[in-house]
Amino acid sequence: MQPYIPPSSPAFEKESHIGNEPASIQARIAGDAVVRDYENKQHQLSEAIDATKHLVADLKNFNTEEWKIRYPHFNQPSDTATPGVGRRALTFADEPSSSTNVIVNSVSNERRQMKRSVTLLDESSLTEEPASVASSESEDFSILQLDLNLGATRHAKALISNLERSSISALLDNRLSAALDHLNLLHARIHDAHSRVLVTGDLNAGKSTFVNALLRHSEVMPTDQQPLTTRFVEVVSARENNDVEEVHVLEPNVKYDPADPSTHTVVPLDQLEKLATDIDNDPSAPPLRVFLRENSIGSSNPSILHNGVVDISLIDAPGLNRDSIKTTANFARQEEIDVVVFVVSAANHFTLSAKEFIWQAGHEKAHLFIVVNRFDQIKDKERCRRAVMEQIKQLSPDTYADAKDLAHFVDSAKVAMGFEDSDEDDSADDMDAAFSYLEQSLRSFVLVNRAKSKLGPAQNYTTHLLADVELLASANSVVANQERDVALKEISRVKPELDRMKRGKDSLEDGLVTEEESVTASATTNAKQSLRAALDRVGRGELAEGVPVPVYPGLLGAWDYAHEVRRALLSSLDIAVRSVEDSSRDITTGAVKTIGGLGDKHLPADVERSKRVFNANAMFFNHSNAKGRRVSGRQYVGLGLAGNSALSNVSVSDIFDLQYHLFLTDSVPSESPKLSPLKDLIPASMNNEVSGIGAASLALGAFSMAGGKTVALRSLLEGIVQLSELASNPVVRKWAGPAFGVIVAGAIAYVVYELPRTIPRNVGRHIRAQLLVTSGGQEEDETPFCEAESERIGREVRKVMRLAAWDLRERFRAALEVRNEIVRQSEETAERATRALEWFTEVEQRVDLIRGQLGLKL
Ligand SMILES: Nc1nc2c(ncn2[C@@H]2O[C@H](COP(=O)(O)OP(=O)(O)OP(=O)(O)O)[C@@H](O)[C@H]2O)c(=O)[nH]1
Repeated sequence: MQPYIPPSSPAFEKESHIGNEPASIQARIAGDAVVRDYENKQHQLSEAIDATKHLVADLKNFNTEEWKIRYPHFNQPSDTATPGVGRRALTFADEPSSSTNVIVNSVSNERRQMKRSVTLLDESSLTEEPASVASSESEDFSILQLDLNLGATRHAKALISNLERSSISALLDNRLSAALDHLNLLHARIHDAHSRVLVTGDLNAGKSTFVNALLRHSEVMPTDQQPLTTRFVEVVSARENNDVEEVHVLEPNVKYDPADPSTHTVVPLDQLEKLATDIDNDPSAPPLRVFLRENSIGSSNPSILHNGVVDISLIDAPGLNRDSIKTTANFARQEEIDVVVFVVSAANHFTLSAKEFIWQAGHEKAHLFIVVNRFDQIKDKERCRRAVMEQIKQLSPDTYADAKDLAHFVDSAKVAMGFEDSDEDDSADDMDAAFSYLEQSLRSFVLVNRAKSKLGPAQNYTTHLLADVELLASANSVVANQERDVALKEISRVKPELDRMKRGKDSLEDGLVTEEESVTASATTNAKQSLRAALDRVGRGELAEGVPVPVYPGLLGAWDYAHEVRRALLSSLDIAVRSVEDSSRDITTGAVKTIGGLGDKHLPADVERSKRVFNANAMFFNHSNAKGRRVSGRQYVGLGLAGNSALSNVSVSDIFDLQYHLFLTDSVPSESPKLSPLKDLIPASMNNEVSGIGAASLALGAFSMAGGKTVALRSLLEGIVQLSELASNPVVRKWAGPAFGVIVAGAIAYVVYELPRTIPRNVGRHIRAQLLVTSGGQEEDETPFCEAESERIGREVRKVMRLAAWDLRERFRAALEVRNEIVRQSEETAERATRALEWFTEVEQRVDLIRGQLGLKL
């Protein structure tokens, strides 16, 4: 701080204003310290702003690329039984319905910087009050507050609630961009080397003279005994105008640019007096801008226009009167005005206008720099000083409190006049000590004020922004933590199940294939064996149980009888087929259950099982051929052999099988198909009507029967040959005729008598023989009946098995896929949440670090 020079100090009292080296040197040293201090703070703040910019930019990137940052609201917990200090219900704008109980911790340090954090509420420690303070301030965002600006801002929270997570994140992105822009602005502002000092005061108080004294010029600003200045005049260093001294007359409502002549009119410096004192001037017009060279100033004691850190411009204002108070107060309120210097005449003290101005301007600029001028004209200086100080105490307590630096009693005219004839080298030495002290104090005050006016807002904004970033990071850490926990829990729930399914996949596949193959093979084999046995029974003329035995109507009905027998035998085969189908159904039903068991073994418990109910009755059901064949509730397709015209047609050989007896010695049906290719043995013509050959066959057949049960025709013919040989014998020839007649008659009688028994055997044999080479279907098919049927049954069983297996496979595949996806997504979420958590923790650390840099006392 500047050294305090007590009012009684000789330096102050000294009438001579020329040089008091110790005081001016001390003031200068103090001023240098302020400059250094300012530079340090500026540097530190600049670094903190830079670091904050990086942090916000990183946060912005993180929000768009990695993690949609969520916007928290902190509400009073609904369960108010144990509210606890800082206990809040944390909800998020995009998901207002779900809330988490948290503790909002908020701790202010000695620099009144608030550190905020959000932690999950540990229900077990509810009895212990957390050592935190939760005010509404600690839960509210100041910079990153989302404002939808949809008119009714009071309801902004409700409106935000309806937005999607991505919309919130986009809104936040906008806020972060705006914050970055503002940080850039603040950064530029704290490095802005310009500072404006407004010199105002009563009419004729000596403002222009004081400005001249500061400028080390005797007559830059026009002075006179009477009120003179009618327009604001801003004096800046000519270095800002290529070292050219001139006046720029600014145009109202045009953005001034010194390099652009269209924005102002250039007037020579010697015209300044005329311009500044023109009584027609509009006091609200922009200030005249005067560029002044510092050629008359020694480098050892530069004017206030340039003091190494900031370039100060001095603004001489018109004297205050009723009309100009408002204009000047408005001018003083401008953000660019760092310091208001109020010049008061020592003789007049504070006039009403002065008091009114100070009241108005005092609100904006708490500290006023007060110059009591024309102090030389006061005889009783101490009395004057006391009176003025008393007034200052009333008008500006802040200034009074710091009066040693902010209230100065000087003689500006003498200082200003001192430059008139002096040469450069002596000017500094000739400075009045009090004025010199004033000057140093003013410099320091400008810097101190700049620290407040320029560094302060930057510090304040950055501090609040950091607190917001910290709150966001902390609330999002809670989310990330929860998301990670949920994801990890989900992984630990689903992963073992997934692994088990993966391990069991091959075994399930093997099981399904094996089951399908074995069941199909078993049904096929079973069918083949059963049908073969049934066919053999039919071959022997045996009917199946339950098939009524046709009644033999007598010789005349032999043909119909053969037909009935054929139908009965074919029905027996049909029954056999049905029985085989039934057993295949049973086998298949068992196998479908086995597949269900495989499902239970391999599918996770929560996977829905097949709702298909296996209906065994639907097997072997042919829609195109299903009309009206219903047996005991089942739709039988079977073969319908009895209705098959190719099989049910009776032939002569069904009654008298001449060929069979001609070529076979054994009436037992042979297994060998080559011996009984029926179609080779029976001429086509015999299939329909009884022809001549048919009649002959019938006779021969009858004859063959007469010779014994199983006498072959060949033996008979051989016998006939022997008989013809015997015929050469006259005795034989005599008896041959009657004997032959007897034999034939006997044979015929026998054959007729045996017909009810021989017809079933003949028919059965023929059916068997036919079905050993064809399938018995309507269309001619070379596949033997048993093979064709067992294959058909096998196919049907396989079809059912495939369907059941497909269903299970699909369920298994879908369940596996779902679990794979859950695990993949959960792993992704866990990884993302972990990264976010680390990132948010890092943000909190970075905020702490920057906060340290920001903790400046300005
Ligand atoms: N003795 C003495 N005279 C001074 C002092 N300061 C200013 N004067 C004289 O007072 C008169 C008015 O000074 P100005 O500087 O014109 O006053 P002002 O406040 O700028 O006047 P307006 O801008 O017209 O209101 C001039 O004649 C100055 O010489 C001072 O400290 N001591």
